[in-house]
Amino acid sequence: MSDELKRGLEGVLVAESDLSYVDGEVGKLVYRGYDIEDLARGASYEEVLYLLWYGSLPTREELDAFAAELAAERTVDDGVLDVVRALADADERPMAALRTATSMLSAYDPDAGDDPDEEVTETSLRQGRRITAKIPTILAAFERARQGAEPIAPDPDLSHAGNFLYMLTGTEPDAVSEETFDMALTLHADHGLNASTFTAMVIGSTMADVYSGVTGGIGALSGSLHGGANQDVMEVLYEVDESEKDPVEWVKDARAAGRRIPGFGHRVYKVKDPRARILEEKLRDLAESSGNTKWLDYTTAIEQYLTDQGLLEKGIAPNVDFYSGSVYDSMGIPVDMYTPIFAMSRAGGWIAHVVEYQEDNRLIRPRARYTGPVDAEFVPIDER
Ligand SMILES: CC(=O)SCCNC(=O)CCNC(=O)[C@H](O)C(C)(C)COP(=O)(O)OP(=O)(O)OC[C@H]1O[C@@H](n2cnc3c(N)ncnc32)[C@H](O)[C@@H]1OP(=O)(O)O
Ligand SMILES: O=C([O-])CC(=O)C(=O)O
Repeated sequence: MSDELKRGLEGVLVAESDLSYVDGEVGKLVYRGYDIEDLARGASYEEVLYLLWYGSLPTREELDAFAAELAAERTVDDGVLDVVRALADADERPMAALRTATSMLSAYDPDAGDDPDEEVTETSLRQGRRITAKIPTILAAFERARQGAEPIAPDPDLSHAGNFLYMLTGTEPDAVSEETFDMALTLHADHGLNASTFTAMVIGSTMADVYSGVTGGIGALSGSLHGGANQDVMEVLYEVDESEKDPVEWVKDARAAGRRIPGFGHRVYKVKDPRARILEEKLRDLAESSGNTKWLDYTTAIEQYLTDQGLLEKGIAPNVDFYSGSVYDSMGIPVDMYTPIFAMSRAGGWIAHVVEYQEDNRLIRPRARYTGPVDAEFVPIDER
């Protein structure tokens, strides 16, 4: 047994996976062999889900059947919606509200893992389909409850992306918004053993159900070092704007004050994240067509300054979170919904990893090097 300590589990291999591969040296990401560029531009989120869950890209018939199955699961029970309203009234943060509501979904699952003859993979995929279909409904209902509005019922004829935007706003999205949002979902669907996926896997490795794994994944994703960074980036952009400073002056001052710049740096990528490249291009298109280039100008100025300061040479480059917020902002989505949107997509990856791991399961249980005393003398409470 090795006693070498790997802080943050850096570089430690804990499993084999066919799901996604991240080459951090060249900035390449593939899902089951397919380059993220091709999937982002050519495949819908539903196709990507199918690929991750079932192992191959679907035929048209397979996709239609799968999309219909997902769409049929979108409705969320009133018991959960009541809690969603209560959470909105209590001013809960959206990621915490999503965590609570997702956990609660299992109470309304008509057959949550109680068939002893069903293979674990079947149970996990069935539950996974339900969770993935219902997360957008929960999030849209939460956002509307915050605005004092009633939830909008899902429309089974719309895509996963289009239906979410419809439930959020009450209007069917135009083709550009739907495609942009669908692309964002595809880009965020999976990414090796990132912290939230690993969290879901650890939970799955105890043979706990997928509701538990996804709930844990949401908790892990919410932090500012992980998915929470997309909101932080947008808040930085607002801060720059309010400061009325030039973005370069702002970032100089922030670095001088010892601040980390959210949306930069990654455990695996030592070059620009390929997803950031795609989102930057998308932001450029949106900015050019709307004529509002403010966020594009700020982000590119900050990126250029940090690059000139040698951050890139140290392997600290823009990650996916650096550009996603500006894209969502240009679609009018509130800033604290950005990380929940990440969760909406990543649920697919969490479920795929739990299912894959449970097929050849071994309990995940590492060790810590103990550094405390071993011979402390116990003193009863009244004598301390
Ligand atoms: C979807 C995602 O989860 S992508 C990541 C989203 N998170 C963020 O964008 C938050 C900002 N980034 C970070 O905090 C980090 O880069 C992380 C957490 C993503 C990766 O962290 P780690 O792999 O543990 O790297 P670590 O924190 O050890 O940093 C290594 C060095 O890079 C520096 N560094 C890392 N990120 C940044 C940053 N955003 N700005 C400035 N310096 C940075 C650190 O200060 C450290 O420098 P040092 O060695 O001189 O002390
Ligand atoms: O891989 C990681 O550590 C973080 C990340 O980019 C993701 O989860 O998408």
